[in-house]
Amino acid sequence: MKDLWFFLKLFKPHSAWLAGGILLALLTAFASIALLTLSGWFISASAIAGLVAIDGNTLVFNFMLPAAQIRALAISRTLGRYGERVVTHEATFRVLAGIRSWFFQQLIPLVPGRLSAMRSGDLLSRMTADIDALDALYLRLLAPAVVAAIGVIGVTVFLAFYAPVISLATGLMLMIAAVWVPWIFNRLGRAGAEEIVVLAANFRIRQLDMIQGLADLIANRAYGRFSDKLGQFSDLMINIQRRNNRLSAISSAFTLLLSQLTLLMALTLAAISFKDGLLSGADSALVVFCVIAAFELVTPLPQAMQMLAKTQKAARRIRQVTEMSPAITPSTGFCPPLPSGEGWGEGFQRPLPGRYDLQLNEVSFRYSDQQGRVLNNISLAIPQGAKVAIVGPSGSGKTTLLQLIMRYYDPEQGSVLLAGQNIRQFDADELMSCFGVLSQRSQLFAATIKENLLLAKPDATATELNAAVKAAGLENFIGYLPEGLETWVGESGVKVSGGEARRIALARLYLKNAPVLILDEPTEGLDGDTERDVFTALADFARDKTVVMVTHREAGLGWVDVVYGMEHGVLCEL
Ligand SMILES: Nc1ncnc2c1ncn2[C@@H]1O[C@H](COP(=O)(O)OP(=O)(O)OP(=O)(O)O)[C@@H](O)[C@H]1O
Repeated sequence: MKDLWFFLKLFKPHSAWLAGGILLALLTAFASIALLTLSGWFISASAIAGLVAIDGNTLVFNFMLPAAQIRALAISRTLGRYGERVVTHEATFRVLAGIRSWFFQQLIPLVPGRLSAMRSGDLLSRMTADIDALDALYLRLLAPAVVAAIGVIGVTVFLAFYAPVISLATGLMLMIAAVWVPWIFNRLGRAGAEEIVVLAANFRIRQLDMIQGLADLIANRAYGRFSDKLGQFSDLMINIQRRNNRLSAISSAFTLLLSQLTLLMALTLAAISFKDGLLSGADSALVVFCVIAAFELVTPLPQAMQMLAKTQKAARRIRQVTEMSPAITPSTGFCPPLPSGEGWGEGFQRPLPGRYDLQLNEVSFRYSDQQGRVLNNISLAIPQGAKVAIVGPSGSGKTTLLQLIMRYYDPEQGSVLLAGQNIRQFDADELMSCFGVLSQRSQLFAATIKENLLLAKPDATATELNAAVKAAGLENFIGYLPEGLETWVGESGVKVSGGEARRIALARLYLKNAPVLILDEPTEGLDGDTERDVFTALADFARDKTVVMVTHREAGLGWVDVVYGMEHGVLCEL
């Protein structure tokens, strides 16, 4: 419940819409019950008046007023139902939109250190299906529960004016249907409802894996085996869903049984009251019809409570992500006062120094307590403008070192300095403005070439764009494309070759024009000619910049000042 309370607090900014929806649902429920009750009374009273007239007696019976009231209630019910749907859905969309932007805000400090450890399908599932599942919290749980609670009290009080015994018995049965039955079915359905959330998320992860790796699956003739497994998974989900649906059907049947028993009881008690002269004939019908209509209030509750477990599980899964602690501790900004007397103190961050000498002091790092050290006591000085290459076997910790320089993670021991100041003192986002990154997997987005370039500098002019394109050696390629820079690169850049994608990333690096270049195997996967071109372009571009490059390629070592070797997280100059 703690998780649901948490999300209910996020509903607060939309409370006017939410309250409006509940009010309309209440009015509709009231109109619906009143319509059936009044109609029952009206038909019976008219019949009785007719019988009295047949007997030759005179009776004054006003048909006009109840007929008009019935019309008014019927119109109110229809309009109320329409309004309720519009307002409750608007409220839900607003709440979900609010939760989505809150969720994105929570993700920002987790990128990239923490989120890189999560599977993208899992994260996607939490962002979409789990947040969507929260719509039930208001639509299927909160609103019907409030309407049922107020409605049951209202009906019981109303009935008490006509027949206190029937009112008491009906109130009791309604309470059983509104509280006890949903509670029982919540207990019975909890495991299945939770299971289906987890299975559906895993199913999505596997589907995404399959789509992304389709070419490899076909090449390894593993597609059939993979899709069979997915089929088995789907069968498992269908079985659990079938069990859940069966439980839903039983809960509906149970509520129906209760309503019929209550009706039988109300009929019997009304007949006795009529015989004893405590109720008129028409009022007996009124009471019985009111009892029939009242069960509409509680019918959705057992299924809603069965859904509660699903909603709770989804809420927990969302919070598991947002409760992750960031990989880096937020900058405290603590800084002793400067000799001039000026100081920042707690809560402030130092402005970037304007110089770009990098230094690592006895840096050690591990990804988690369960893992061994990936970097061991590394000390390295890279003066502004120096070009450094790091070589070493796979898994020796080269990429990790680059990530520590950019503060994706904080070292376990030691410190990383920029112009002599610990990088923890700078705002992490501002710090990133110092770095231009080119890696073996620079991401291209499903957008045009131009949009991919503008990512680095949204306000770049056409001249700047053309200069970057030219410097990255993309001029000919773009010249041949009918749509030029407006060409769509497809999802993850599938419509361009590896070399072209790397050049687009290179042009992005030019546009950002950061003072420190972090290059992580920038030519991996490229042919010899392209590799030479990329290195030549990089050497030219990086002339006055600080460069830290990881590479396996001999060709990349010609333009750097120092080459270091890395083995088992230990660095030595070669
Ligand atoms: N996010 C992570 N969580 C846990 N362990 C990780 C993570 N990233 C890397 N590692 C581990 O840290 C070690 C160093 O990885 P790193 O990527 O730094 O090596 P590398 O030298 O760059 O390798 P390569 O040349 O293959 O890219 C490896 O054993 C790797 O499995």
